[in-house]
Amino acid sequence: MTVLSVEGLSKTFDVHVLDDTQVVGLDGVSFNVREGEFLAVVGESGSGKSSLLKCLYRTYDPTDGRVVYHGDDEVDLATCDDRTVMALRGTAIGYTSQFLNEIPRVPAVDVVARPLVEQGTPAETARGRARELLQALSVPAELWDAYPATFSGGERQRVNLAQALAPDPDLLLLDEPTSALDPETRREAIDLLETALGQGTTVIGVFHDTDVVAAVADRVVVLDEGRIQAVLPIEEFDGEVVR
Ligand SMILES: Nc1ncnc2c1ncn2[C@@H]1O[C@H](COP(=O)(O)OP(=O)(O)OP(=O)(O)O)[C@@H](O)[C@H]1O
Repeated sequence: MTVLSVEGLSKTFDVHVLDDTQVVGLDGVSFNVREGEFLAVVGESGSGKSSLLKCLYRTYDPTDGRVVYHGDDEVDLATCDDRTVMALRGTAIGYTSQFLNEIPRVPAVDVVARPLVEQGTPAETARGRARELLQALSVPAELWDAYPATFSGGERQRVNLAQALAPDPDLLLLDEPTSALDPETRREAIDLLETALGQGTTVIGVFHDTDVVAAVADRVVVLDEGRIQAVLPIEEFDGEVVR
């Protein structure tokens, strides 16, 4: 079953500081994603990987094209109203970048539990799930009740990934979520992603590391200057365009 159909997606930026010069982020990008599939997005720096994920999550308003999400109802994420976008975020569609969104004076366990609590899960149940994820990503237990503001880059990234996984979204958009992790914790992150995939989560992810792409991806979308250069099964991907 197709979860997401991306059709002719384009994003042009008006850069005011450059006398309103137009910068092309994406140009006519089309692909489909199947339920339970892991699609990796690769390409050189500036090829449009982050812009693509931000358009799919509607952090950016696409300039043109359709992003049809086949959930309970069919929704065009490129044009639907903000209320529909907000309703889909969390339970249906999750997003995480490589940087943790700081929430001042909120302990790590509550940062991870927050999306669940916002959906109505009782706080203690949500914290239980948060602790499981923090444990699985080897965040030291003594940090669970501390504030992430003082954490290392890798610790923060693990809190970030745990937060994205906590609500078990149907579609997970990941923008370099493992860039600061050492090989061991990266392996743990891959294990958690594989568990999520096994439970039917669909993932679209940008990864810096070829080993992560090779370990988890089913197919690879190769972007070049905002356009799709190729969509390949993982067996045919040689890893060369991962920056
Ligand atoms: N908010 C923005 N305003 C103006 N231009 C932007 C904006 N976001 C992205 N761009 C431009 O769009 C193009 C694609 O950028 P994008 O960040 O999507 O690339 P990327 O493949 O994710 O790069 P990297 O691997 O370096 O993170 C670049 O030319 C970039 O300068």
